[in-house]
Amino acid sequence: MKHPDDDNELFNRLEAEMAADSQGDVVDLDKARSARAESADSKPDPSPDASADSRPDRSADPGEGESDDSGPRLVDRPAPTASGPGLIDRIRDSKRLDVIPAWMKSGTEFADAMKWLAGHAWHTIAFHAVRVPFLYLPKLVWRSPRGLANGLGRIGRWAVDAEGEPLRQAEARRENSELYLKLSKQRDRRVRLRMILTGLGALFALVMGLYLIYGAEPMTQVIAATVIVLVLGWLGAPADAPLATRAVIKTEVQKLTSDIVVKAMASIGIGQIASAVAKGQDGIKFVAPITREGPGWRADIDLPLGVTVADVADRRARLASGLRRPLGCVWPDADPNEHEGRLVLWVGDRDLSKTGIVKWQLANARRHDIFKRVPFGIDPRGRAQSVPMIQHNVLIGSLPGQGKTASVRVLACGAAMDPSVELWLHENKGTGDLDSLECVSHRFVSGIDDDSIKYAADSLKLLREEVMRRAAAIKKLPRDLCPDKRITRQIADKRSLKLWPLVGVFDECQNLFAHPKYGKQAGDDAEFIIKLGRALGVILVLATQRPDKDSLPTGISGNVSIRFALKVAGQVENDMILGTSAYKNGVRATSFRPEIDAGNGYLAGATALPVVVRTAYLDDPATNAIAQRAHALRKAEGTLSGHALGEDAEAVTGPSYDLLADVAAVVPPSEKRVWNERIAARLAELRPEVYGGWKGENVTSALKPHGIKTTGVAGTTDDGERTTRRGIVRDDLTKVIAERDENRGAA
Ligand SMILES: Nc1ncnc2c1ncn2[C@@H]1O[C@H](COP(=O)(O)OP(=O)(O)OP(=O)(O)O)[C@@H](O)[C@H]1O
Repeated sequence: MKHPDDDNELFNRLEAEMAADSQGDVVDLDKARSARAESADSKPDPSPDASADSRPDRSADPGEGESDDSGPRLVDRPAPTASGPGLIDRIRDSKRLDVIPAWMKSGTEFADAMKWLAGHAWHTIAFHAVRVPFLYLPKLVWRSPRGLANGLGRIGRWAVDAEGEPLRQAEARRENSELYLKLSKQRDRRVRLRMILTGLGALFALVMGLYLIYGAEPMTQVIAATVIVLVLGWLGAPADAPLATRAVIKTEVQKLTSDIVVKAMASIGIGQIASAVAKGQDGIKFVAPITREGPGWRADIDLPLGVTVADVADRRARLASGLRRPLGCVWPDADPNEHEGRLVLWVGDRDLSKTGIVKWQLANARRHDIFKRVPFGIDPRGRAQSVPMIQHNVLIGSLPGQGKTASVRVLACGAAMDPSVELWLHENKGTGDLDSLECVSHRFVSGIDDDSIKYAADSLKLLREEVMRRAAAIKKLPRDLCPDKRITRQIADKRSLKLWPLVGVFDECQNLFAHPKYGKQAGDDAEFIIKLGRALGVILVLATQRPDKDSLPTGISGNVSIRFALKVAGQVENDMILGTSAYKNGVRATSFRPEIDAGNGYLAGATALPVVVRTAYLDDPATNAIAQRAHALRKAEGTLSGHALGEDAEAVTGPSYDLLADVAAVVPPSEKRVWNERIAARLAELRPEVYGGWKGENVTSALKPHGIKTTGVAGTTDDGERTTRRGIVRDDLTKVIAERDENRGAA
C-alpha cells in the first residue's frame, strides 16, 4: 500500500528550493504563458503524477527553456512552487484519529454493538443446547466403542514404546550399532517401567470396575457410566468429523487491499487514473491505511487533480464490478472536512439491501422529545442516522413502492412519542397506511376523494393562519423567555401560550397539490408555512410519488430543509427532491434498484453531506403498539385533542383571511408608498383575531414569501416629524395580486 512519505517529500522540497534559489532567473511572462498554453494543447498529459514528475526536470534549467521556442517555458517558480505549508503547519493541519473509536463514544452505537454481541452469544448457546440431546449425545454413544478401541490401542503403543520404533529401525538400517544399542537399552528401560504402570493401571481399573458394578450406588453407577461413555465417544471421534458443528458460519469477505482498489479505480473509465495505471503508477493516492470500519473496509483516497468524488459516484456500478462486490456493498463518499477530490470509499461485507429489517431505536421507548433528533435508520456503515424535526420541514419522494410511507410512519411515530406534539395526519392515497396513528391525531384524514383532498387543503389553510397567530404571539414574548424568537422546549411546555410543536404530515401530497380545485391554494399555503413556520414550531412532512413541477410546487421543493429520496426515475425527479445540482454532484437516488432497495434512500440536510440511509421499518403491529403508548402518554398529560377526542374538525372560515387582500384593503390606492408599521396597525384593527399584536416586522416577513420587498419609505410620523422607515410600494402589491388571480384562473 502507498502511504504519504513526509520525510521524502520534505527532502525533495528542500532540495528543489535550494536549486531554485541558485537558478531563479527572471522569465518573460507573456512568452512563457503562451508557450505553456501551446504545450498544454499539444501534449495533454492528464496524469498528475506525470506532471509532477516532469516538473523538476524542466525547472532544472530555466535558461534552456527560454532559448528553446518549441519547449514549454516556465513562469512559475520551478519545483519549489509546489511547496505548501511547512512540515510543522502540515503536522498541525493533520487529522487526528479518534483515540476512542466512534462506536464506543456514542451510547446508542455502543449499546447496538453490545446487543449484537449478546445476541450472537445467545444464538451460539441456543444452537448447541438444542443439539445436545438429539445429536451430540447419540453421536458420543455411537462413537464410544471405537473410542475404547482407540484408547486401548494408544495405551498399548505407549507401553511398548511404539513411537521410538521408527528411529531404532532407521539406526539399524544405517548400521549405526552404537546408537542402536543405546536406543534399545533405553527402550527396554522404558518398557519395563511402562509395563509396571500399565499393569497397575489395569488393576486399578479392574478394582474400580468391580466396585462400580457391585458396590456403588446406582446414581454413582449412572454418572460413572455416562462419563466413561462420553469420554470414550470423544476419543472415538474421527479427525475429520468434529462433534459439534459451527453455530455461525463466517462469511469470508475478501480483504480490501490497495491493489484491488487501484485496479478497480482504473477500470471505471476515468482517463487520469487509467493512464497512470497503464504507466505502472497508481493514479490515486491512499492518504491513510485501509482499515476496518463497521462491517466493512474504509479506504481514504486522494483522486487525481481535477477528478471529483461525484465522478466516481457516477460510476458506482462499474466500481462495484471492478471490486467484484455487489452494488449495495460499494459506497463512495466525499469527506466533508476535505477537498473535492478526497474520496472515502467504504466497501461493506454485506449488501445494504440484505441488512434485513432495521429496528427503530424508539420502538420500545416510553417517550421521545421532539426537540431531539428522531432516529430514522442506519447508513451503509451501520451507523445510526436521525432527522432533526424542530426548525425543519421534510420532503420525501420516490417511485411507488419504494418505502415513502414507511419512512413517513417513522417520522410520524417519532412525533407521536412526544405528547406535547400536535399531529395533523393526511394520507391522500386512501389505503389507511397511517390509520394506526389516528388515535393521537388532532386532525386526520385518509382518502383520495375530493372531500379528503379538501380536508387536507383546509388543514394547510388552518396551518397558515396558525403560523400567523404564532408569529404575533412569539413577538409578544419577553426577550428573556424567547431570546431567539423561536420555539424552545421551555416555551412549548407552557401550554397556555399554545406554542407547542405542530407536525403536519401530508402523504401522497401530489394528489393534493395537483388537484384542479384545491391544489393551487394548497401549494401557496404550504410554501408560506414552510418559509415562515420553521421557527414557530410548525413542521411539514410531505411525501410524494410524483416529484414534478405540477405535483410539487417549486416554492416547496426549493425551500424544505430535509430531503429524503428513495429510488427515483431520473435526474429531474432526483433534483426536485434532493435539491438543484444534487444529481450533478453525484447524489443520485436513481442508482437504487427498484424493489430490492426499498427503504434505502439519500438523506440530505440532516448531516453535513447527503448520506445513504436504510430507514427503520415499522410494520402495522409495531406502529399500533407505538400509537397506543403515545395515546396513553397524551391522555396522562391531557394533550389529546381534536380528532383524537372525536371532536368535529375545526371550521375553515373560507376566504375570510387573505393577507394580500387585507393589505390591499387597508392601503388605499392614493397611498403609493406606506410604512409597514402603519399597515400592521390597520390590519390589527381590521382583524384583531388574526393580526392582533402585529408590528411592522410581521408585515415584512409575511409579505416576503409573496415576493413583495420592503424598502425605505419617506413619511411623516403622527408627531409631524419627517423620517424614512421600512415600507412597501402599493404597485408591487397590486402586481402580485393580479399575478396570483391570473394563476388561479389558469388552474
Ligand atoms: N425500511 C424498509 N426496510 C425494509 N423494507 C421496506 C422498508 N421500507 C419499505 N419497505 C418495503 O417496501 C414496501 C413498500 O413500502 P411503502 O408502502 O412504504 O412504499 P411507498 O413508496 O409508500 O409506496 P406507494 O407509493 O405505493 O404508497 C413495504 O411493504 C416493505 O415491504
